[in-house]
Amino acid sequence: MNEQARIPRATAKRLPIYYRYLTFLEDAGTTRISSAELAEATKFDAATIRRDFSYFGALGKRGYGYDVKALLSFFAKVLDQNSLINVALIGVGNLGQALLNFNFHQSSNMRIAAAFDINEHRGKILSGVPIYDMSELEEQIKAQRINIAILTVPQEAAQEITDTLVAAGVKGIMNFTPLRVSVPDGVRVQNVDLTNELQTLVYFIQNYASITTGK
Ligand SMILES: NC(=O)c1ccc[n+]([C@@H]2O[C@H](COP(=O)([O-])OP(=O)(O)OC[C@H]3O[C@@H](n4cnc5c(N)ncnc54)[C@H](O)[C@@H]3O)[C@@H](O)[C@H]2O)c1
Repeated sequence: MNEQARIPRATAKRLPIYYRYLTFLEDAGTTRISSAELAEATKFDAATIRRDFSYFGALGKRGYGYDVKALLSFFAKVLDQNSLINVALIGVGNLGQALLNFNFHQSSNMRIAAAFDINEHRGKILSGVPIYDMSELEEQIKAQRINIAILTVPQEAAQEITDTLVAAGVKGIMNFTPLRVSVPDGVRVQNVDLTNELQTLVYFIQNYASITTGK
């Protein structure tokens, strides 16, 4: 079954947020929720949520809302939340160490399972994650069946490392470096630029102040 192929990308991106919130609800013993309550918690508007959920079939009932357990088990299937996804991190510097500290494990099914560098951290364990020498990259990626990597190296090293990752079988790269790396078809790169994000926020605050404040 491959539901994700039929779900629009924007909806798919919201799924982990729905999933996280529904997990909180289930832990708190809540059995059902309305789209308005979900909207309040997730900050997506209720119409968006209803449309998103409509892609998953008629799960909501008028006057009843959504069954938390049913939604969760459906999302778990789509997100494959039940299995842990191992991710590699390349570059254990300032940003890399911050991500290692955070890891993703508590709030999702992903975790950094292996990190790589050429610096003095090689051979150590930081935040519970073993740091390997770059010479072990290919072997570890294959052995741990890792197909997603986070790139936090200086931009000069980014393309060469990307090529090595792709050769080792990596299919997705979260790229924090400013370089727009080239990858072959079938490999996806997600560029993350915090400056951009902040700039977008500044733009919205300056241009849509009345909307965001509601005044
Ligand atoms: N996208 C963002 O929002 C954002 C924010 C901060 C930093 N960055 C970028 O992230 C990257 C890392 O930033 P930082 O501040 O952590 O830098 P840093 O210098 O602290 O860390 C870089 C790490 O990469 C390692 N490294 C260097 N060459 C390597 C190679 N060939 N193979 C493996 N490891 C290698 C270094 O030993 C070091 O540990 C930079 O490209 C920076 O521009 C992006």
